[in-house]
Amino acid sequence: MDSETIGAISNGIKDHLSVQSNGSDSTSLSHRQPFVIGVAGGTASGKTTVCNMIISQLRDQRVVLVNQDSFYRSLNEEQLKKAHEYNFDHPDAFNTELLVSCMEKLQKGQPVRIPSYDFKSRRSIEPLCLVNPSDVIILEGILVLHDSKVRNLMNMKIFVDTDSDVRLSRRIQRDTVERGRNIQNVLDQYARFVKPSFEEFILPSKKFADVIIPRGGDNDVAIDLIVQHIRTKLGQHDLCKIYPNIFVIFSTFQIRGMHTLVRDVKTTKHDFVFYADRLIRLVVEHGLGHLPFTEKQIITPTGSVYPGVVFCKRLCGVSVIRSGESMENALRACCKGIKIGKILIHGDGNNGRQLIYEKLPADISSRHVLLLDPVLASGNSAVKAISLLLSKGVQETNIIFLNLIAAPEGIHTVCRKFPKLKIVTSEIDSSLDRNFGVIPGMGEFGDRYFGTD
Ligand SMILES: Nc1ncnc2c1ncn2[C@@H]1O[C@H](COP(=O)(O)OP(=O)(O)O)[C@@H](O)[C@H]1O
Ligand SMILES: Nc1ccn([C@@H]2O[C@H](COP(=O)(O)O)[C@@H](O)[C@H]2O)c(=O)n1
Ligand SMILES: [Mg+2]
Repeated sequence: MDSETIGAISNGIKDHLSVQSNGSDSTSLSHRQPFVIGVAGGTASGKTTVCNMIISQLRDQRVVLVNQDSFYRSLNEEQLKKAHEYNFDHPDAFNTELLVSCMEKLQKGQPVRIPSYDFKSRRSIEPLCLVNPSDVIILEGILVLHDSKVRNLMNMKIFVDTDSDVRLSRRIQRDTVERGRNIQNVLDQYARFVKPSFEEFILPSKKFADVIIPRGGDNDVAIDLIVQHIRTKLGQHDLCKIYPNIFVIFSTFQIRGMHTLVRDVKTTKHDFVFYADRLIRLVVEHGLGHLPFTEKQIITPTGSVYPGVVFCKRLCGVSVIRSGESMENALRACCKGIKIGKILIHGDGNNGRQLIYEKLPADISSRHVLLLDPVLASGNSAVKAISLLLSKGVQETNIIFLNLIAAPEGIHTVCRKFPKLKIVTSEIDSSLDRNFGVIPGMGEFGDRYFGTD
């Protein structure tokens, strides 16, 4: 965990949002699946309010909200008579198996019928609510971060952190107005069940959150950041659906923080190189994950069998001069003694591209090739470079093209022409400008990296 970087990301927004890494950072996201966000927090912390704000700011049909409340178990006649003795804040109050199975169906792209819960009668009521699959699914509820089976469904976990006194006063107000309770009922239930369960089950689940939102719906800055993050995911989602050969490394606030630094026009050369190198290393590692492997069992010092794998050996790098050379060190650091060829292509914008220079391993046709260029803009240089590799006998399926940012135009151009290669990138940008520069982009990468700007 790079505490300096976390500091850099949250610096200036620390009153609004707390971002933490709990290991889900490095998880690779399959973009054929919906992006699932879990929103937990104590009662009346503002979970529903935050989710509604996110959805209304997205103004996007492709987001659906699933409420954990819908999965409350109905009370039977006996339990109803003693409802004030029932703990609605205990994990057992929910039908978690049903929740998980509904979420799994949604993740597979199937519509589901979800129960409706009536807080007044304390029962599930008809009709079941039809929920259609969507690009983003928000799952909200007091205990959605408690159970590991539920947590494991999520790509992003949020905890809404609101002061307990504020929550109690809002709960009294809400439950007397909307849930048919009187003040005494609310206070008794709060002292007997709500507060102890918050301390035993809900508060400990905060450690699983990737993002903690202090002050709930009052925290516009945090909600804006989350909405931007989801928008990025939705934008990428479309291209990833069209082209199954594009892979975007899982976006986390850690990665967004590095992108913020390398994209910032005010960032010094020293910092640009430092954070670009970190991003490059992530992209290279992710790209290597797409290489074939062979299985190999080994014995550990404890005498146990470990069912392992062996790295692919027949590979090489090819950098597109000059920016691509910035990626060579990361590749060398990951693959000891790797051969790296070079290609120099001339031509700007949408003009034709000319091959000026090439020096490639003689046996390149029998190797997997990691093609290195940090920015995929119009895709014209990439097409020229890939065509050269193919003319040397490299199999299209054996090419993995690695970049830091990719414009949709470049992705369309490369993926249409070469549907069998893979592109691995860390972010997909919005567009190209009139001069074929990537927007928002990061400027002229080579000049910023090598200090010639
Ligand atoms: N920032 C806020 N300021 C004032 N009232 C709020 C705020 N956020 C939520 N509320 C109110 O507090 C109550 C609980 O909020 P809600 O979003 O339903 O919380 P949760 O879903 O976490 O239980 C609701 O009546 C809501 O209108
Ligand atoms: N029949 C029920 C069911 C639940 N509760 C309370 O609802 C709270 C969860 O909903 P929030 O919107 O506040 O997150 C939970 O604390 C339960 O105590 C209830 O009172 N009656
Ligand atoms: Mg709620």
